[in-house]
Amino acid sequence: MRKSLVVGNWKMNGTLASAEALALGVAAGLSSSSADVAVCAPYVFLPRLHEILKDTKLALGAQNIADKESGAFTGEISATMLSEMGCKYALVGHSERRTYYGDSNASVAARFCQAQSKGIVPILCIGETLEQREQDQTFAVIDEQLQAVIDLAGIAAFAGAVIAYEPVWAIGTGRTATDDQAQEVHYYIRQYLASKDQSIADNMQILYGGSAKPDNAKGLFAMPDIDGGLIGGASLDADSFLQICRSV
Ligand SMILES: O=C(CO)COP(=O)(O)O
Repeated sequence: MRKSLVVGNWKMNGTLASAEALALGVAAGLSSSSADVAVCAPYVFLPRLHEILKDTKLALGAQNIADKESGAFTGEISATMLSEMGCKYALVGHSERRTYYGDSNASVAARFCQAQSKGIVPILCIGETLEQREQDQTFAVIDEQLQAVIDLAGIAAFAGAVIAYEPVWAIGTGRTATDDQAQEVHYYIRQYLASKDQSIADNMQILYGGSAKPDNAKGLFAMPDIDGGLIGGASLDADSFLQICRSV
C-alpha cells in the first residue's frame, strides 16, 4: 500500500514573515491528515523554517537543487547545503525550470542524482505542453523525461524518489486535467516503470500537479494511480492546502 504525499510548491512567493505564518498554520492543522505533507519553500526561507518546523510533522523541501556537488557555480545551491537546512525533498525538473531556465533532461537527471547523493528525496517533475498533447506526443515526452533519469541514475534509484506528473497546460491556468486524463498518464508512467522493475513501479508515489484545489482534489486522489499532489497556488493559503491534504 502506497502512502499518500501532498507537497506544496510555494514558488517565488511571500516574505519571511508570511512564510513563517503559513508554515506554522499548515503544521498546526496536520494532525487530521493521513498523508505525508511537505512544503517546498524559497531557498532563503529554509533556515528559519527548519528551525520552527523541527518538532512538527510538516517536512521541508527545496524547489530546485544544483546539478554539481560544489565549486565555482555562482548562484547555485548544493545538495549538502539543502541537507544541512533540513530538506527531506527537492523538486527537480519543474516545468518552470525547464521552460524559463533551460533545465534539460540531462541536467534534471544530474540534479536527481545530486539530491540522492545526500539523502534528499528528489521529486521528479514531468509533463507535456498543450502543443505536445494536441500532437499526441504526451507519452513520448514522458518516455524521454523518465528515460533520461533512468539512464543516468538507474532504475533502482527510483526506490528513493517521487514522481510528479504536471501537465504544463494545467499549471497556474485554472485548467485541471480531468480525473480520467490524469489517471491515464499516471497509469502510463507506472507501466513504463514496471517494464523495468515491477516492484519499484508498485511502490512509486506518483503525484498530480496542475490547478489542484480543494474542490477537485478528492476526485483526483481517488484515482488508483494518483498518490497525492504537488500543489502550487492553493498551497499559499493554509486552509486550502490543509483541505487538500485531508482529501487523500
Ligand atoms: O506547478 C505546480 C506545482 O508544482 C502547480 O501549480 P498550480 O497548482 O498553481 O497550478
